[in-house]
Parts: sequence; structure tokens; C-alpha cells
Amino acid sequence: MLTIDQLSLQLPLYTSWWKRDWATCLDEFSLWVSAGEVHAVVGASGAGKSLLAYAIMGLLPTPAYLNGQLYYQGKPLNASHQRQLRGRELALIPQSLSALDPLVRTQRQVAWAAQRAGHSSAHARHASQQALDHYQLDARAQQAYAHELSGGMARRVLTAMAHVSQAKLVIADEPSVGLDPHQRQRVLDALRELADQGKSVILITHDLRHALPIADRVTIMRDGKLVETAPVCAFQGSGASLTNAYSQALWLALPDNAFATTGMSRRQQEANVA
Ligand SMILES: Nc1ncnc2c1ncn2[C@@H]1O[C@H](COP(=O)(O)OP(=O)(O)OP(=O)(O)O)[C@@H](O)[C@H]1O
Ligand code: NI
Repeated sequence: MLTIDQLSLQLPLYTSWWKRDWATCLDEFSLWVSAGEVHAVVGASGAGKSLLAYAIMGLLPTPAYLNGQLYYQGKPLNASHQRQLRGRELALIPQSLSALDPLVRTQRQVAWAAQRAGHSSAHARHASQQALDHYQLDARAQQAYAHELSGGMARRVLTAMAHVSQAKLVIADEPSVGLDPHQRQRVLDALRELADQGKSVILITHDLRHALPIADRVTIMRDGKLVETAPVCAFQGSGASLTNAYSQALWLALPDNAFATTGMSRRQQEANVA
């Protein structure tokens, strides 16, 4: 469905007002995701996860140097192709809540997303109503403007918009931040459901715990680089089937695995990460 081949990204870094350097934000990063799969991309803050999502969607800031290749359904994914597919076949649930239009009420915002995806206006209304109900956005939230929504509500609106887009590839960038455990479960379950319907989902999160219950494979990312891609079953026990010490340490650092079977102390685990 989607292949990312050796993608490198450099963005400007202003060390002072007259001096511009280039910072490498993605460094020969590769990943593929197939239909029916939830592929989690996990990494610490600043690892480059959101930039990876923007690179796939064609939403990178300018100027930017991008090298490497993206392929969607076997064909190179270039800028015009991305423009054409965005909001239709490719959907992003963005990390930033400012992606919502401040001048449009929730209900209309979701209905527009459905129309953009090619639904007739009657069907768009119906599909968006279903999505709003599914994500438990009540009548008041439906009539609210973005600034009147809580962070968790706004995130559910963005998720509902991706849901009605009928996209074949959904990229969810930290979709569960700010949600209570019940709402988080609903959003994560909905992503799993999309994959079970044959779509591809890239779930971006800094929290391995949220990824493991729904992912098929997990890619660990650090400083713009691929650390390891592993099937979800590798994250068990002492993490011995993980090939990289950083992935193992991330796994062992989860609260349920603290001081896990290896007998490693937390300090040793942290030393492993460093
Ligand atoms: N527009 C930009 N211009 C220059 N550098 C940027 C820009 N956006 C992000 N970066 C830098 O690129 C790196 C990766 O940023 P990115 O937002 O992709 O991280 P992330 O993994 O999504 O982090 P988080 O979990 O905090 O959202 C960071 O060092 C960040 O400072
Ligand atoms: Ni991010």
C-alpha cells in the first residue's frame, strides 16, 4: 500500500538571524505498510514522527530538502499525486488541534470532510452524523466552534473527519493524547476496525502501551532514524526477540515490565537507552 524508501529530510535551522544551517530531521528512514495493517511508529518527542506524517501527506513546511522515495500502491507518490489523494485516499488525524477551522461549527466541519471525500451532500450529512455519534460528540459539541471544544473533544472531531473520509490510508498522529481511558479505547478500536476493513493505518505515538494492543507491527524511531521494525509479538517477556537495545529498553521501561525478567535495574535500562 505505502512504501517509504530511504527518506531523508532536512529543514532550516537558524543558529542566529543571519546564519542558516540545515538540520537532518529524517535520516534514510524506511517503512512499508500493507492493506489491513495497523503499523505503529513509536518514538520520543522530537524523533521526527510528525514530520514523517507530513512528508507522506505532502504537507512539509518550505523550504525543505527531501530525498528518497515514497510509493503508494506501487506508484511514486509525488506532490501532485499527494494533492489529489489528500482528504480522499490519504487522511491525516493531525497532532495539532489548530488544524480545525475556527470559523466553522463541528457538525459542518465533519460534513465538509465527508463531501470532500466524494459523498453526495445527503450521504455526507448521514455519514458525518454517524461519526459524530460514534465519537460521542453530543448536540452541544456538534454546534460548537473549535475554541469551544475541550482538547479531547477537538481530537475526536479530527478523528471523526478522518473516519468519514473513507481513506485507504489513515495516519493518526498521537490520536489519543488528552483522551480519558474510555475515549482512548474507542479511538484506538476505531483505528483497528479501519484496518480490519482492509485499510492501512499508521499510528504515531510516543507511548508503546497504546500501540501494542492494536498494532500488527511496530517501528521504533529515534532522532529521525529507524531503530527497528518488529511484529507486535516481539514485545513480550524480556524482549529477547527485539534486535535493538533501545527497543528493548523502551519495552522494559513500561510500568508492567519494570525490573522485568532480565533482572536489569532501571538504571541499567536507562544506561542501555543512552
Ligand atoms: N517546521 C520545522 N522547522 C524546523 N525544524 C522542525 C520543524 N518541525 C519540526 N522540526 C524539528 O524536527 C524534529 C522532529 O519534529 P517532529 O515534530 O516530527 O517530532 P515528533 O516525533 O512528532 O515529536 P512529538 O512527539 O513531540 O510530537 C524536532 O527536532 C523539531 O524541532
Ligand atoms: Ni509529533
